[in-house]
Amino acid sequence: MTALALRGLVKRFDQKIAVAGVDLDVPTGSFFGLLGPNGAGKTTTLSMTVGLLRPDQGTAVVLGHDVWADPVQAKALLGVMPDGVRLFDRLDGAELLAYTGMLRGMDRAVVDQRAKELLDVLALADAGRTLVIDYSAGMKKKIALACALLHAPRMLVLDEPFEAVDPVSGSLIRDILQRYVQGGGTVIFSSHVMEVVERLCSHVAIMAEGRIRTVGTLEQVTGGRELEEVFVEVVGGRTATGEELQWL
Ligand SMILES: Nc1ncnc2c1ncn2[C@@H]1O[C@H](COP(=O)(O)OP(=O)(O)OP(=O)(O)O)[C@@H](O)[C@H]1O
Repeated sequence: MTALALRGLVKRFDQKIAVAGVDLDVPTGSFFGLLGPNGAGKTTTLSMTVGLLRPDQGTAVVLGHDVWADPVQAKALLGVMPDGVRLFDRLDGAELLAYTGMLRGMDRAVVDQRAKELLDVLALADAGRTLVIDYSAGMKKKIALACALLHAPRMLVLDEPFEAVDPVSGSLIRDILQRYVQGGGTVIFSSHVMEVVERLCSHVAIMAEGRIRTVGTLEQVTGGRELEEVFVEVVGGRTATGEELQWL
């Protein structure tokens, strides 16, 4: 069964075509890595997938629910960590989780219990009453992940979850996500970190210039080669040698 089906997604910003017709099937229970160079259209695609950015054309269907035609049902199934982590950041961690739980219509006692566990597991309990706006970049990622997990969604959509997190937090997040997938959840995330994608993902897609260039299981895409090698080949590689900046 397909957890997420994207069909013909298109997004233009003035003259710029950011996403030029994306079709993608994310199987239920897969750990799916979305790769691509800067500006490839990953964030734009994921934003349309979760109902944050309206597509010019195309559809996104989460576990049978169209994100734009049936947003309440679809969003109840989704946990989202958006790009740039837009949070209500004048709250401390526990308050933000309590607020997120209220927005999700959750029982207060359940929220309190889960919030405590999430803050402990993600090593945010020590931050105490510190407002989220005063968190470090990595701490913001972690509290955003906690918010995405709070209602135990069936599918997680994460934009660069490993960016700015330290190695200890990174391995913690990997473990949490791996356990989530083992328990039947589905994850799609964008990343620039090839080692993480190689280690975690069952499936990968490589985007460039608004299109999916290659997609499949990790084995299908790499054919036993290094993912980085395949990535450079698929997206066209580098043209500058680094020797151009003679004045430097
Ligand atoms: N709000 C916007 N207004 C205008 N152009 C935009 C907007 N958002 C994205 N773009 C453009 O769309 C293209 C795709 O951007 P997007 O952020 O989706 O790429 P990305 O693959 O997530 O890149 P990165 O890896 O750098 O995060 C880029 O050319 C970008 O400049």
